[in-house]
Formats: sequence, structure tokens, C-alpha cells
Amino acid sequence: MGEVDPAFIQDPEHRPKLSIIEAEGIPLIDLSPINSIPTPDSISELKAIEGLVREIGSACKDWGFFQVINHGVALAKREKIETAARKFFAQPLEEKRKIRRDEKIVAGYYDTEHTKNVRDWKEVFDFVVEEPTLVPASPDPEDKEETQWINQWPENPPELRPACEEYAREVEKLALKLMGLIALSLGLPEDRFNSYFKDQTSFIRLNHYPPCPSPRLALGVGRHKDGGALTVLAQDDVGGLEVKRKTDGEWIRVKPTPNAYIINVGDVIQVWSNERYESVEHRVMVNSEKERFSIPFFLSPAHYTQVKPLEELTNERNPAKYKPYSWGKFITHRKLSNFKKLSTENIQIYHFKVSE
Ligand SMILES: O=C(O)CCC(=O)C(=O)O
Ligand SMILES: [Fe+2]
Repeated sequence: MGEVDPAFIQDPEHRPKLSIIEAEGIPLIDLSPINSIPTPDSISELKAIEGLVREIGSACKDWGFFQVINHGVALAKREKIETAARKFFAQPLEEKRKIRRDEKIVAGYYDTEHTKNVRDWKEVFDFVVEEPTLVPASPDPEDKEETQWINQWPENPPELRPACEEYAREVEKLALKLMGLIALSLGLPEDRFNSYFKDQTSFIRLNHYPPCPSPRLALGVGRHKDGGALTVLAQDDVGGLEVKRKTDGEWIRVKPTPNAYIINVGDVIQVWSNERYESVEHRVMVNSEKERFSIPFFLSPAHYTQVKPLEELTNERNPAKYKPYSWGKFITHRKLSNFKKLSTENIQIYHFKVSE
């Protein structure tokens, strides 16, 4: 990537600060109570779960972010995908571009993503968890046609595909268990969210952030909120992820914890919970010496889901803060605009906010 192209340069107010505040406050949650049960069908019956549910509820409310340990995802599967990702990104650009993402095939390699219209200092490889993934053919609300998202796999390294597919199944289990705990923390049945994910549109991204000659001007990923339900993120030991603290708006660095996952609430949970939980802004700093890798799993509902505040969580005194929106139309809108540097902001949930 060489010298910094002006496309990467953040406006002064969004540039990273020289002083880094490391997160003491971001909760670290031990999930062993749910993983030590022989039959996990009905975890809500167990006493140990109560404390855990309370912890998850507070973390979602106070931070929108937390880390989990003893999560049940086999370390060997994580190591396999991490090693294969390193090999994939180490190849020449022409090789990687053979499986380039475009407007039709949204899975694959991509190195020109923009967040809030500034280019990110990164390259990515995306794959969908469900193959094929059914989605609307266009963002037009009148257009009822559907299409399929399919994956593109590189020739090299050949082990990337099986590593990705196995990893997806493991992390999906963790993501759904967490949705169960979040449901309980909202006073809902543990399986309340399950049906939304039957035909999920979830995808996994392999992120590679190369060393950057101007880490004070550019960002690996500009400030943003995740649009899906829940993100389960594996970061390596380099660090760079920053979360905007709800109490004072300071950017706080999430300290890498070996073999932990970082979990964050996405916009869909913000809407479902009628803002009991909020999706929190985050960004990624790059540095001039070390490359960094991360792997987010974006748990997302079926395309035909009408996202709206849950009836159980709204009433006359607490009316719905959002109008229903089609998840499929929302994501196809986003995917299309990802390919253009727009003069306006991307589609956001506040466009569906009920005015007070
Ligand atoms: O690399 C990271 O730590 C986070 C990446 C991220 O926020 C995203 O891809 O949405
Ligand atoms: Fe994100």
C-alpha cells in the first residue's frame, strides 16, 4: 500500500489519539457454566446460569461490548483458520483478486472498503455461513425477486475452505448460545430469537490490516456500528480495536486476551430490545510496525425478517422506538453502496426511528 493515499485520511476529529486508554472496564465473562452441562437443551434451569445472565445483561446495557472465555470453541479450529488466513493474505495481489468480490458476488476478496466514505487500511475475505444464502435481488421494496449469495474460494491455500467451514459451525453455536443468554437477560424465553436465524444471512470476514506508514491519519476500520444482531470477534495479540465508552464518549482500547472472543451487540438487537441494549460505535487503529489479523462472525437474521421492537418489550408507557424494516432490503442496500464512495451516509437504523 506504500505512501498514504488521500482516500485513507480521516478528518481531524476522527483521527486516532496518541494516548491510548486500555479497557479495564470492558467485562470479561466466564461462560463455563453453560459449557459444563451434559445436555445444554435447557440451560435456563440451572442455578449457575442466573448469575451469568445478570452479567451478560449488565455488559450489554453498560458497554454493548464484552469478552468471553471458556466459550467452548475449540482452540485448534481457531488456530487453523488463523494460519490459513495468514497464508491467503501473504499471496500476491493478482492471486487474491482472482476471487474478488463485486456487486453480484458479494463474498470473496476485497481491498477497497470505505467506512463513512473514507477508505479503510485493510484487506478482507468474506464468506457466508449458509450456502447458498437467500437474499432479495435488489434494495427496491417493490422488487420481490430473490437471489443467492454463494462463496468464492481461492485455489491457495487449499486448506482455507475446510478451515473456514469448520470454524463457522463452531462459532455459530457460540453465537446462538449467547443469543439465548441475551434473551434470558431481557426476561424472554431462551429460544426467543432462534427462529430468526433459521435461514440466517450471517457471514464471516477475515481481516488483514497491513502496517501503515501513517497510523495517525488513517484507520484500519473507521468508526461504525455493526448492523447485524451480534458479532463474535477473534482478534490476534497485536491490538487496535477501540470502543466508544458509553459513559463519556472516550475511545477505549480492547486489550487482547488469549483465546477470548469479543462480543458486541449489533443494531438489530438495539431495535429488538427497543434500546434496552445499544449497538456501540467502534473502530480499528493500525500501527506502523505490525500487521494485524482479526475474524468477526456477524450473526444476522433471515432476509425475510421484519426487524422491529419485540412486542414483549414494548407497551403504552414504552412504545416502539422503531418502525419495522426489512432485513433483506437493508443489507442489499448496504452491499450496493459498499462499492461506491458516496456523498451521503449509508442506510442506518435511525432512518427507521419513530420521532418522539
Ligand atoms: O478488526 C477488528 O477488531 C474489528 C473489525 C470490525 O469492527 C468489523 O469488521 O466490523
Ligand atoms: Fe465492526
